[in-house]
Amino acid sequence: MADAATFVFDFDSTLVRIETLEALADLALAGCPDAASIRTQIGRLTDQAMAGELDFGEALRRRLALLPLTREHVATLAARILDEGTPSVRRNLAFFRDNPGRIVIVSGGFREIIAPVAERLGVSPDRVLCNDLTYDASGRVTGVDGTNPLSRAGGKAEAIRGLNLTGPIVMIGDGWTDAEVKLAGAADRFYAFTEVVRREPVVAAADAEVASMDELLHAEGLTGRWSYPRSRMKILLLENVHPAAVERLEDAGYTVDTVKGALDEDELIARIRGVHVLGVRSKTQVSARVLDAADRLMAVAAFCIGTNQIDLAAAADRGVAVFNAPYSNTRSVVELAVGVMIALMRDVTDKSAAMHRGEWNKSATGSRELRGKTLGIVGYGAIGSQLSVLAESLGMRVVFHDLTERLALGNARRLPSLDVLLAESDVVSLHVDGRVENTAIIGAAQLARMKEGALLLNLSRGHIVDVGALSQALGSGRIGGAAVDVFPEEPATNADPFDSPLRGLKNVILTPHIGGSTEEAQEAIGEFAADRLLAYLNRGDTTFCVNLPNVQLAEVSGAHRILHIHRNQPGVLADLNRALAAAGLNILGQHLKTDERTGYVITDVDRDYDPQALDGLKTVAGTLRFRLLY
Ligand SMILES: NC(=O)C1=CN([C@@H]2O[C@H](COP(=O)(O)OP(=O)(O)OC[C@H]3O[C@@H](n4cnc5c(N)ncnc54)[C@H](O)[C@@H]3O)[C@@H](O)[C@H]2O)C=CC1
Ligand SMILES: O=C(O)C(=O)COP(=O)(O)O
Repeated sequence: MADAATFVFDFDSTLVRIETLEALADLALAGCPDAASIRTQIGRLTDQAMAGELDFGEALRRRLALLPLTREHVATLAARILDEGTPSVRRNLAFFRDNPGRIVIVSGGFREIIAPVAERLGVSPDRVLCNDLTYDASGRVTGVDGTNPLSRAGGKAEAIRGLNLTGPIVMIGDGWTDAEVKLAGAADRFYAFTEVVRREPVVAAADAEVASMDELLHAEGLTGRWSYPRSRMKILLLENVHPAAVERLEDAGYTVDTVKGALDEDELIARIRGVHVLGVRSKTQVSARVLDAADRLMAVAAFCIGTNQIDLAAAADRGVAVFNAPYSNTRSVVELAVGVMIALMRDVTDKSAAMHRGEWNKSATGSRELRGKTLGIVGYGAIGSQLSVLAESLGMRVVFHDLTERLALGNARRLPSLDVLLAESDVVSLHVDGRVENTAIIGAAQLARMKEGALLLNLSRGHIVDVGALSQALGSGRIGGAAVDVFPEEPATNADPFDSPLRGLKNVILTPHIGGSTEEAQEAIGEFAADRLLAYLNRGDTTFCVNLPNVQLAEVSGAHRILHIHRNQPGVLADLNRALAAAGLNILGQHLKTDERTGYVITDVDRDYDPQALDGLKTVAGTLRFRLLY
């Protein structure tokens, strides 16, 4: 049988996320007046050596000569080096411990610092190739042992050859001296390791770039901490999603791309290939055509409340899970509704605009208090019901109409129909969702049923109201004023123009879809939606998923998890379990949840199985998507 490969790891910026010499410089230069300039010189020498522009031995000597470094400084760094492990190395300790005979560490760094890490990784001392510091009698560092090949240029290749390894040699590192190992013929493959630092010349000289240990293990066909390297999973976030989301997803190891504005269908189709997760807000239409162009898509997150911009059924039919953030901007919308209601009652915006033109028009005519007026809320969901509470606390009478049974809060009264509500209300506020059936539910006929001079608020979706009819009703004075935050056609970015028949009308407040646009709401949405995505990607949890059955799941531990999304048709679970049995898999736990369209089966199995046996599961009739997680 062919010998297994030996993995030769560089140390600085590979196994640990620091450059040892720079950390030692920080210790040695603490309190030194020239510290900044010495540090700059050392940093420059390190970069030059790593980029292959300066002889390694020469750079090392020059850097050590610049530092008042002592045995104590070295001991201090050695004592805390275990805290500096590179994140993906730390989560893949099992790989090192399971392969003690296949790991070598080679470094221009120093034995005292590397030894504790080697011990933690289970690498024996004779497989740690590095420099030995020399000290004078007072304990000050004088240099390194010059007989060691690692103190010289090209030393890594020479030191590795000295081990007389058999079988393929795989070199992994971030620096030019690591690339040189392969160039000198001492390694069969070289991976540029870029989790900590990415150097272009090194990447260019490599057989492949790996941004984490997970990617390395995946590339070498080995089992790592995760079933798939997260850094290879691409998340595309559109429409200026809050940085809190980007941070959370990147911290979890995923690769995130962002786009400031919305994309139209063709632009999105051009961008969607290779994307595993898409994040949008209210503007980007995720149509069946977009979903067809997506070759890797597992999930879509609406970083907002509404999901009418996403073809939920088409996504479910492709096994793509869709999430939203159902409550994070509720309060922001409600506060804006209260604000515009008061502003309309007092004609604040027109009066303010007149003042800016230099006109003083103090008058009470047509100005009214909210107190005692009737607010009619259409759609008594999260937003409508919260508005109900605030409006009552302001002294309004609240009536509402909803298609489904909703608990009336406070003294709010449920009305049997939209028409009854329209006839009773001084202010009508729309808070229905954007389903297609709600198109133009407020048109000329409904506006005609409203009280003379009543106010209309639309902070839900633009297509709910026939804006042509509204502009006529406002123009004739039949409707006393309106506040509109959402429009049938909205510009994709702030740079695009806006037009509407409602422009220029008296006592009409137009806002650019900012109901949910507060700093608090955007941050909360970013965190919430990112957490939902992570729960789905990392453990298969579909809590709050809007188009697949919701299953709440704990972290996978001590098992492998098989996630199977299928069309809801008879016999799928039986077929799946037959296939699991045929594959010799031992089931540790299983959940099944279905809705009328789709089924979701989660099966935790013993880790001890032949991975090829899983192929049979993908052929179970009705399978939409199959994923393995650990
Ligand atoms: N302007 C903005 O920036 C924002 C707008 N929104 C919009 O507000 C909508 C409502 O949000 P939530 O209250 O959180 O949603 P929700 O789903 O909790 O409530 C919607 C309610 O409307 C009811 N409904 C639907 N169609 C109806 C109809 N024709 N007649 C009567 N009731 C009907 C539903 O039964 C439900 O109770 C979102 O779907 C979204 O489109 C949400 C956040 C921000
Ligand atoms: O949450 C919603 O549904 C909204 O309408 C807010 O949309 P936005 O995130 O501002 O595009």
